[in-house]
This record gives sequence, structure tokens and C-alpha cells, in this order.
Amino acid sequence: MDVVKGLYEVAKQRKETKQEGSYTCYLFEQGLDKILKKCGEECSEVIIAAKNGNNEDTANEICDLLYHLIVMMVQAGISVEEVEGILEERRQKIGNLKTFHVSDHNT
Ligand SMILES: N=c1c2ncn([C@@H]3O[C@H](COP(=O)(O)OP(=O)(O)OP(=O)(O)O)[C@@H](O)[C@H]3O)c2ncn1[C@@H]1O[C@H](COP(=O)(O)O)[C@@H](O)[C@H]1O
Repeated sequence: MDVVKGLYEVAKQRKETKQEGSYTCYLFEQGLDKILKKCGEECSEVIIAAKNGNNEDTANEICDLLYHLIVMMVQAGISVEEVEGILEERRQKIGNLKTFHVSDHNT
């Protein structure tokens, strides 16, 4: 989470203070639609890389996706602590597999 927090802080600073040549500033200038479009695009690239079985490419695409998700979180005002809290709550819970009955599926 430290790397994520560090990246989040940089993105927050970019939103507050314009910086020449900053891709993050460019995203904030373009707005939410552009940021969300990039999240979708990067998500598709993760899927294709994973399908192709190249772990190095997949890891790189995951980093692109994480970065764009962090920019989206800053834009929306969702803190890293908020996400961390939910993950921590879920970590306490085990046996999450929902039981499946054929009769449930047919209704
Ligand atoms: N982690 C990243 C990061 N990951 C990906 N990218 C950029 O995301 C872009 C995605 O590439 P694409 O080809 O999909 O997009 P594009 O064609 O360049 O642009 P558009 O499609 O959005 O118009 C590239 O320009 C990457 O450089 C990132 N840009 C910035 N960061 C972090 O943000 C920090 C601040 O960066 P700046 O805001 O540029 O100073 C950096 O130090 C990094 O830590």
C-alpha cells in the first residue's frame, strides 16, 4: 500500500498544482470522462495481456490500470484509507464462497 499511497499523493498534488508536461495534470484537465475511458482501456489491455500469457506485459498493464484507478480515486475524492479499510474488513472474513443450488439457478 505504500507505493499506492505515494502515487496517490503525487496525483493529488498534480490536481492541486499544474505542472508543465505532466500527464496526470493532462488527465485532470480532460476530466472524469477521459479518466474513466483510460481506466476501461487499461483494463482491456490487462485482460488481453493475461490472455496472451505474457506475465511481464500483464504486470506492466496492471501498473497502467492501477495508476489510472488512482487518478480516478483522486478525482472522485475516494481515499486510499477508505479502500484499505474495506480490504481489511474483507480480510477478516474467510469462506466467502456462496453455496450454489441448481434450483436457485433455475428461478
Ligand atoms: N504511474 C504513472 C503512469 N503510468 C502510466 N502513465 C502514462 O499513461 C499514459 C498511457 O499511455 P497511452 O498510450 O494509453 O496514452 P497516451 O496515448 O499517451 O494518451 P491518451 O490516450 O490518454 O491521450 C502514458 O503517457 C504513460 O506515461 C503514467 N503517468 C504517470 N505515472 C506516475 O505519475 C507520476 C507523475 O507523472 P506526471 O504527471 O507525468 O508528472 C509519475 O512519476 C509516475 O509515478
